[in-house]
Amino acid sequence: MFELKDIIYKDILKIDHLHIEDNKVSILTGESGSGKTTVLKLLNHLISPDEGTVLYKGKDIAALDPVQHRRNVVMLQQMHAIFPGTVKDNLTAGLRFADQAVPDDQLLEEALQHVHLRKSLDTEADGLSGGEQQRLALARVLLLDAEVFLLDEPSSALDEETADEVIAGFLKKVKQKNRTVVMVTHSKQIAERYADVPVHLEEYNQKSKDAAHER
Ligand SMILES: Nc1ncnc2c1ncn2[C@@H]1O[C@H](COP(=O)(O)OP(=O)(O)OP(=O)(O)O)[C@@H](O)[C@H]1O
Repeated sequence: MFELKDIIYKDILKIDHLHIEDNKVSILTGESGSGKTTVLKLLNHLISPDEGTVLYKGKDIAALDPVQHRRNVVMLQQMHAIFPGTVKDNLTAGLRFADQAVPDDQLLEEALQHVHLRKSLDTEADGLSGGEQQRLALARVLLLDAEVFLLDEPSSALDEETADEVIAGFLKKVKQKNRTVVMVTHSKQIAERYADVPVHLEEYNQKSKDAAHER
């Protein structure tokens, strides 16, 4: 799905080659500061490498329309945004940005069930806890008709048991549609249980190898 070739990005990444497979769940792990978020940003074309190429389905993403690319490749950032308004407003915000039709309430409620968020659509979103807001942001992404989901620590605000349920529910839905997931997590349990392809970034990133040598 993605191919990173001869990448250099600032003093952060030096990756000779990294292949992200399609229709698989790749889980990126590595020490804090090893460059995981930076890799997701490259895949989403939020940043461009100083050197090297990022290919998406064989095409250089530098040549693709960034807006269209971000509709195909959706990213849930670590600091996910919650919009003013209700749970429903938040669920439909992503669809409106992506120019996609808003489904009926039943489908919106199903998305909430997939991420184990037991709240009604008319609940005010700013009254939700941090962990509930994180699940709401995940449900919002799940509703999008994307080819790839890039998730940056999507369960960081959840306890271990809830994180497991939520990630399992999200991935079940995504796998039914044969989509590709690239997820960053600090949870060993999530990485071990759900990675089709574990990607330990330090094995690919020459910069973090250099940093480890210096310590
Ligand atoms: N735009 C930037 N300019 C300069 N340095 C940056 C920039 N973005 C990130 N960094 C630095 O690059 C390194 C890698 O950051 P990144 O966020 O990719 O790491 P990470 O592996 O996702 O970390 P964490 O697990 O803590 O979220 C860090 O040392 C960070 O401070």
